[in-house]
Amino acid sequence: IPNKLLTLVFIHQNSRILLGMKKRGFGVNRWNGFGGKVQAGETIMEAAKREMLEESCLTVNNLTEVGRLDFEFVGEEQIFEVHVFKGDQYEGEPTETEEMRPKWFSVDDIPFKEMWPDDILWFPMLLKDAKFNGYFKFKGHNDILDYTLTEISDS
Ligand SMILES: CN1CCN(c2cc(NC3CC3)nc(N)n2)CC1
Repeated sequence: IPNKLLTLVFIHQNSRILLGMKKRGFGVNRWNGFGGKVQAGETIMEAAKREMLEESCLTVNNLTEVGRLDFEFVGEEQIFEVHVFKGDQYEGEPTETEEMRPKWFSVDDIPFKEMWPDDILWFPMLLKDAKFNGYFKFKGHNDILDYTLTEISDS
């Protein structure tokens, strides 16, 4: 069966990164980037920009894809295929929505204890502009049974 296509968007400006506290649904009560599902008829990039606007009221201009993370959940057939994007130019003001409460964090003080457990593993690659591919096998929402994570250097 086809992978579930999802997006994850971060705004990273010098030493600060914008995260959102998820207020409902999948990943509730965890800080994360912004994102959601890819709808029929839209590209993954279009979906990333749409979700960013819906969840934070920001229009991000210069998103680039920096990574792809695949997640398997023990006992579930469908793989989550998460496309990770980063940008540093936006229009609007970060605004709380029904989905997310936005907040700027210092890159030296990321709240990993309140994030998905995989994040601490790939965040260093996200922050240093490396491209990365990862695969994580989860048992429930808190335990990583095994994973692979590869940094891709263009050169
Ligand atoms: C729409 N979203 C956006 C991001 N997302 C995830 C997942 C994730 N780990 C997976 C075990 C769940 N880790 C981060 N940081 N984000 C899933 C769905």
